[in-house]
Amino acid sequence: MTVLQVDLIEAGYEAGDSKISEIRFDVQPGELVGLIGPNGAGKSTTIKSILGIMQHVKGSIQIGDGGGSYAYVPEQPEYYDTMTLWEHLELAGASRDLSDAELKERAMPIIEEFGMSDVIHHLPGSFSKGMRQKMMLIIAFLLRPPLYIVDEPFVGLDPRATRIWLDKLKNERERGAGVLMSTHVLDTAERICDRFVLIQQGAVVAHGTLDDIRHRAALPNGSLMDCFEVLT
Ligand SMILES: Nc1ncnc2c1ncn2[C@@H]1O[C@H](COP(=O)(O)OP(=O)(O)OP(=O)(O)O)[C@@H](O)[C@H]1O
Repeated sequence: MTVLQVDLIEAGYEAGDSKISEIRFDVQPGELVGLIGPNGAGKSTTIKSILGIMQHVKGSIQIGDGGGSYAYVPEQPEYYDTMTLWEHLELAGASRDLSDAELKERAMPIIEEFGMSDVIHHLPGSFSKGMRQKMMLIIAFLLRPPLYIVDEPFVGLDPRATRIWLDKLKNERERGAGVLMSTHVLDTAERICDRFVLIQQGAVVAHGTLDDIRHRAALPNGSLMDCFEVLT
């Protein structure tokens, strides 16, 4: 079963002014697909279209078998000012009908791993940017969804948090979850993604494995960065 099927004909912020066109790709169970492109290429617009929050979208998005759920990790953490970290997790757990026991059993090890045990009853307003980002990741992992959509994950996280994040993501992929990740950090993307969707000016310029992209760029041994430069 495909976890995400994207068939966007066009999408934009105003009627008649499309910012992306003909963006088509899929994510299979266990796969990590990188959505790559320069500033303004249309990565966020593509993600917003997938999330169903763009106003003007032509095309179709299929998540899982139709009723599929996902966890979205935004680039800018989104949270409630008056709720503690633990209250956020309670809310997320309630949205998936987790019992208190299940919530504790799932959440505690993740909180521990991300080094957030000491601030579990603190408000996110008192957190650093990276800590807020960790809170978003903890919520996502708590849900164990079939699909993760992660927007630019590498900017705020320190090396240790990045490693924990990648390890946990690997476990989730082994469980069968698919991941769509947008990023500018090409050397990390090159190491971890199974496939890439390279976009520029709202359109796909190359799509496939690193070898496919190298072939397209005519750089048989090129890095993703080299290929990216040639293709964009
Ligand atoms: N809220 C908005 N209203 C109108 N146009 C927008 C809006 N957000 C983005 N755009 C335009 O849509 C196009 C694609 O932008 P998008 O934010 O999808 O790029 P991106 O690839 O995510 O870039 P970045 O790497 O800088 O985050 C750009 O031309 C941008 O100016």
